[in-house]
Amino acid sequence: MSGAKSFAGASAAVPASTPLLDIQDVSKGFTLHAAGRRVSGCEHISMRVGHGEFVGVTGRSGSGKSTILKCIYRTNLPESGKILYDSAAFGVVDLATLDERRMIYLRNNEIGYISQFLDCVPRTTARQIVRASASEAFEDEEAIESETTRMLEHFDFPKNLWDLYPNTFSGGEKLRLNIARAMVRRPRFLLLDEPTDSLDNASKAKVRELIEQLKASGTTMLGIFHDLEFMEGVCDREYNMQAGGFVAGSSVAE
Ligand SMILES: Nc1ncnc2c1ncn2[C@@H]1O[C@H](COP(=O)(O)OP(=O)(O)OP(=O)(O)O)[C@@H](O)[C@H]1O
Repeated sequence: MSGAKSFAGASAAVPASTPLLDIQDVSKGFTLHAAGRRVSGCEHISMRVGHGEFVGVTGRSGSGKSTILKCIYRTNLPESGKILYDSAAFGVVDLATLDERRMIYLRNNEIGYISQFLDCVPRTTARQIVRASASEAFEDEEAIESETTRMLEHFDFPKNLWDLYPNTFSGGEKLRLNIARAMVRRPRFLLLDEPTDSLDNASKAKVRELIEQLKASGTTMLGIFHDLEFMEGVCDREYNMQAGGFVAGSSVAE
């Protein structure tokens, strides 16, 4: 990508058969100090996701769907197991133990995370939010500016909202801004944490369209959707947390 930042010391390519993500027996629990007890987040999760695949994660509420996604993005630190990720910059790395500097590089350049919530600095306009994200991935000002504009236009973000603060935006507008912010870095691997939950059917259809576009462009995705029927035809396989394995779809990476 033009003007994109690169990481010194990028390492060798790996065979095409290597899955993009290979989660091996990952567990994560939480200690609730005030209550003096432990809560299980997710237990013994193993799954592989092939390059370009879209895997849907299902399971009852509290079964650990968000916990495993956060372990991959490393906002949760796994307690045991490995999360092998076939990165473009460093080859295969274990996200469970990767040093912070390279983890931040991967978040800025390779792995995106989209939820239904828009976390941002107060009094920052929609344009500034996307621009700040672009500046993590691109070096020259021209590329930052043009990619910001391109993404806001691409995701149909209404022009009259570009220079407003997002606190008054609708759920669909916030989500589109969230997606534009994540996508401006052109991640090769996207984690989707229930992004469509608060949306009406028209906005959901728009998200599905975006996901279809991303899939066609080769982006690998792992997503939690409560309404998996809605994702039918886009989702290649379904991993169910209670079953502890894939329950639908053909195996690409196994
Ligand atoms: N930061 C945390 N501190 C303490 N407990 C947590 C934390 N994050 C998750 N948990 C607990 O871990 C378990 C799994 O939570 P998680 O959010 O992963 O479930 P989920 O399958 O995504 O649920 P839902 O579909 O309702 O969003 C729950 O019992 C939850 O209370």
